[in-house]
Amino acid sequence: MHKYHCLNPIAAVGLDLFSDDYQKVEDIKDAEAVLVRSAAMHDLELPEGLAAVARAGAGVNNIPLDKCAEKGIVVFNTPGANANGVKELVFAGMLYASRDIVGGIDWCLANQNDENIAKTAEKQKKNFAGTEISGKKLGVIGLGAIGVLVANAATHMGMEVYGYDPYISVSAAWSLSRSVKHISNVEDIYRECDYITIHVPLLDSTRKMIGADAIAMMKPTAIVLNFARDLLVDEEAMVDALAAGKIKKYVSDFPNTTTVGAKGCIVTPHLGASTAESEDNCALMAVREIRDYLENGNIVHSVNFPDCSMGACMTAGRIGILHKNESGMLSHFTTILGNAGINIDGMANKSRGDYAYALIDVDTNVPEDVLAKLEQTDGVLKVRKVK
Ligand SMILES: NC(=O)C1=CN([C@@H]2O[C@H](COP(=O)(O)OP(=O)(O)OC[C@H]3O[C@@H](n4cnc5c(N)ncnc54)[C@H](O)[C@@H]3O)[C@@H](O)[C@H]2O)C=CC1
Ligand SMILES: O=C(O)CCC(=O)C(=O)O
Repeated sequence: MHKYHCLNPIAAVGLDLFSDDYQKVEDIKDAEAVLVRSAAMHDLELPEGLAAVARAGAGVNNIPLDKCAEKGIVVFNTPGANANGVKELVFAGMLYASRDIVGGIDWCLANQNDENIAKTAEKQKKNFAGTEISGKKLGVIGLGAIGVLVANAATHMGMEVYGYDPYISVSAAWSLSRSVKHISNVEDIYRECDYITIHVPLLDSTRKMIGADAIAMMKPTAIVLNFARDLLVDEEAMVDALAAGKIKKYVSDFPNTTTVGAKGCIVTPHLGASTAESEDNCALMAVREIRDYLENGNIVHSVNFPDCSMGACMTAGRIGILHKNESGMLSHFTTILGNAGINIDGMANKSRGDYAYALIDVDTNVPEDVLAKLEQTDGVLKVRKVK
């Protein structure tokens, strides 16, 4: 019986994919797999038996990836599964920032008992007028699952779109509209764009990527949208620039004491992926990843180990070995198995940075003492007997 624990509510359509061989447990200590959305895992004690963590979403800055790797815990995310939900909210953000929709709604509510509200509204509506997004320049920083959707949709809204991503994947590049102008110096976006939207992961290299210098380059009419992570932006500098009228609006999906209530800030409570469709997509993908890993040893969409897949096991046994990406590891494994008289039928070994994964199909059951020898090999993080 495999045991899993949910650190956040996970959509039922995903959890329903777990077969009768799976049991949900209330205590993470008992879990072999954990499903999580935004819950912070950095200070959590990770149980010895934990084999996999699936982030039902894209950002993994809430998970200690290296600590997990060192403990032989494979962390997955669900790339692209919530991208459309975020894309749609980015457009809502652009519209909210361009026209005083919130002010207009608040005015209507405040005047709900006025019998002449229709007539008064016609006089008052000039106070809530705004500008259109068609014909304006949009800069998209980060052209991954979300950035590409935003950029492409914006071209259909009549915007002139600039795209910046020095690390763009081949598949994202294929998906990007030819109308999007390729920008190689992000400063061109800061200087020229009316709307600037950021869609990069939070990493040490991207922290405060939009800093005071970048903000100083922007037009006084610029609108900055942040549906990625608050720490990507120097928000103190942003709030100061807004107060001084140096830029127009900052739309953020990450409430904190710096931005909520500050002049020119429009803040939503991390709603980007909070749609039925995104929650279902993420849950389905996360559960499939966990099942494929626990049942077949396959790693697909990991963020701390390499992807490595050999389909379903058709031989007598299969073992998965999470190990350091160091020379000589494979020869240790083959020697230990060979000395035990175990023939290798098939094998894959993939690496990613400091870590690697070997998946080995064998012609017989691998006994406990052989597994123990593999586990005791220097550089081995965890050995799993899949079958
Ligand atoms: N508000 C919300 O509810 C949600 C927020 N997010 C956030 O959005 C981020 C992006 O999500 P996806 O598009 O799905 O991720 P993704 O991994 O598909 O795309 C990220 C892109 O950023 C690019 N990138 C990395 N460093 C860069 C840099 N220095 N400059 C320019 N581009 C850079 C990468 O090459 C990649 O193409 C997530 O990491 C997460 O933090 C994601 C989903 C929901
Ligand atoms: O699960 C959520 O609502 C958060 C989504 C998110 O921020 C992400 O996928 O990176």
